[in-house]
Amino acid sequence: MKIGIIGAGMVGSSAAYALAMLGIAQELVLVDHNTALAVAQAEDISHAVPFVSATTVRAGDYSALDGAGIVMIAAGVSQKPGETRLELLGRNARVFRDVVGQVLAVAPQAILLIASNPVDIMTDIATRISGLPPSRVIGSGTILDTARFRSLLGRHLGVSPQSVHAYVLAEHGDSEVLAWSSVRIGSVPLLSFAEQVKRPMTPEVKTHIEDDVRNAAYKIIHGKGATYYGIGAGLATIAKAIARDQRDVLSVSCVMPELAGVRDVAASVPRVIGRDGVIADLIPPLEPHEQQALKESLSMLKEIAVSIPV
Ligand SMILES: NC(=O)C1=CN([C@@H]2O[C@H](COP(=O)(O)OP(=O)(O)OC[C@H]3O[C@@H](n4cnc5c(N)ncnc54)[C@H](O)[C@@H]3O)[C@@H](O)[C@H]2O)C=CC1
Ligand SMILES: CC(=O)C(=O)O
Repeated sequence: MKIGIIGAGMVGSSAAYALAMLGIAQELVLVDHNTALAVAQAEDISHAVPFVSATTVRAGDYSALDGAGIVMIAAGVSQKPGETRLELLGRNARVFRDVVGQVLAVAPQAILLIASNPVDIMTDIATRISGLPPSRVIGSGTILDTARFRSLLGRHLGVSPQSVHAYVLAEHGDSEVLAWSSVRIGSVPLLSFAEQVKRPMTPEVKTHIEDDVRNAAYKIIHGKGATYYGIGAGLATIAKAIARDQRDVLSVSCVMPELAGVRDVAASVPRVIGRDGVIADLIPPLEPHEQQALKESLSMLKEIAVSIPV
């Protein structure tokens, strides 16, 4: 499969590198309005390829996306230290008005994979601009927050994060909802597992994990200016599920007709992902306070999304 990436900055190039390492695409095309950057990133990544795969990596203009099965959009501005994702909205909406039409003109069959922030609202905007069915416009959503949640739980419990079944729901941002009540380790509910391995989930431990998940991006941006390896691997994971029709369950964002009483809102829940994009939405059982937090996050996203014309 040919995979295009619009925006060859830190996120786009990290996704390209992860894709090249996994050998998922036959061809990767990097597009950026900074052509010199796209050319340099493609060349650098292509020098890693001989060690692991046979992917062709090149820079190109929009016409080079012809026939692409997936196009990722990681173009636009990113957060400065202390800035929220939502503060990027006006600038990145302008970028999407420039980019989405040009992508579809050459690759109308592509599934769009959105990374630019605020990713849920950018997914809503891309869905509206493109006119594609929502199942074919997928935002990375909380795939990264879910990875952070699993990593911290795994570390506390002394177990591989891949054996932690836990999801972050709703906004990829400050109002996100950690679905504690549905966490399983293997097949065992969280509190029972924690008791069995004698690593109790005290209120302090839960607060610490919750804070670290919600504020991870702020801390990393403060330390090194941007986050990119985590989301690069997340985007490659979504692309793999599509390219190989794996039907993986991933927490990603997509416009859904209704959730928690909020209509036509883009936000994350676990979803089955395969060749046609989103195949099914899976709503985990939630406790009343989690359901309320979900509703508040979705209502906020909806209110902002409807205020942005396309
Ligand atoms: N969804 C997620 O979990 C995450 C999302 N992000 C978001 O990803 C986006 C990209 O972040 P970085 O790669 O760190 O930024 P960056 O500044 O390194 O790269 C952005 C690239 O977009 C290009 N660009 C801007 N406007 C364009 C246009 N109209 N057409 C083509 N290319 C254009 C720029 O030339 C630049 O190379 C940001 O919005 C950031 O907030 C970042 C980390 C995680
Ligand atoms: C920047 C961002 O969205 C993240 O690392 O979560």
